[in-house]
Amino acid sequence: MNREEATKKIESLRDELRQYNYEYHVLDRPSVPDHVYDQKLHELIALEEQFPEFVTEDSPTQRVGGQPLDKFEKVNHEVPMLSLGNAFGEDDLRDFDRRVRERVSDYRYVCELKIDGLAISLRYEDGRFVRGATRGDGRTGEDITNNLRTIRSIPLKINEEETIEVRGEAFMPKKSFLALNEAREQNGEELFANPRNAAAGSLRQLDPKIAAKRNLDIFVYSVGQWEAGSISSHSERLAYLKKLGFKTNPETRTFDSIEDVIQYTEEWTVKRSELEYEIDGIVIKVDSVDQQEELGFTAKNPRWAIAYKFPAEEAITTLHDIELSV
Ligand SMILES: CC(C)(CNC(=O)c1ccc(Oc2ccccc2)cc1)c1ccc2c(N)nc(N)nc2n1
Repeated sequence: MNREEATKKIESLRDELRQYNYEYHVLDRPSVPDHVYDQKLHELIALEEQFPEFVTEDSPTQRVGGQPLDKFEKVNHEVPMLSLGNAFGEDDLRDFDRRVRERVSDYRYVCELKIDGLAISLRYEDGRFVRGATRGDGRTGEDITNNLRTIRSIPLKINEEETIEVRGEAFMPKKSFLALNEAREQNGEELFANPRNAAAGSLRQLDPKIAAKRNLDIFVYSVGQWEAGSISSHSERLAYLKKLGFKTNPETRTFDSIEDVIQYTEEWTVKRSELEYEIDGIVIKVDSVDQQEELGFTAKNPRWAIAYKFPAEEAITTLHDIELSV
């Protein structure tokens, strides 16, 4: 095969593998069996070995790249990654709604499951993943790009040649957490206390080959810096992120009243054990960006968003026992 043919073949294999990876890890709906993916990947690996000058960092072969680091570089978040105020019950949610209603009218809420993982930022330049970082203290995080590249649901190339910074939650699915602790117990290693610690521990590994084995996943939920950004609501922003090829959470809903929001939190308080990942609450946001700007921020948190936190698990078990004993 000459260089001309090799370039074409490499490009078409990359597009094919990106599509297969997207179907499997983002849509959870593979269109080809694993052995087809593996065969095409090995074909691409062989071609890139034959023509190393054609290797690009967004190639599907570059997922587990990079040598182990001796430390993490610092990253400054131009747009800070803010934290949320908490609500611990329906009265707190009604208070939140009253504060919103004092400043805006004719508003609606978006409710998202609050994934119990690690907040991260993903930077893309001209549509290519160039840097990933932890939230850190909200203004300064750690550069964990090589580890994040190993997460298959993070696209190395998005569907628009945009320069955009996306935020989300990296997490370890419950099954992967149990399997990992099983293996660590067999090897006499210290166990992780919960999936959140296991995800954090995996992403703070200096060797990406270890992170690559931890079967981490991600849901994206917001945008930081964005050159082309001009979207009027949070729900539209989430739809756009999905269109770009990111994994967004399918349980997100929009409601017109805080009563509907309260019902949604009650549903998930009991339903969360059915999920393949842990959640520690529900995030509620005023949907309109204009209304978010009218509401602004307190010293610490946006006034237009709040995190409803579930009561501690054992509390649910105790209540359950009480109900059963009645
Ligand atoms: C709402 C926000 C706090 C993100 N938003 C921001 O971080 C943010 C940051 C600067 C903003 O505007 C500024 C720009 C420049 C300077 C100061 C503020 C606006 C929002 C947040 C935090 C945690 C979340 C979580 N765990 N799960 C979900 N599903 N959503 C979440 N959403």
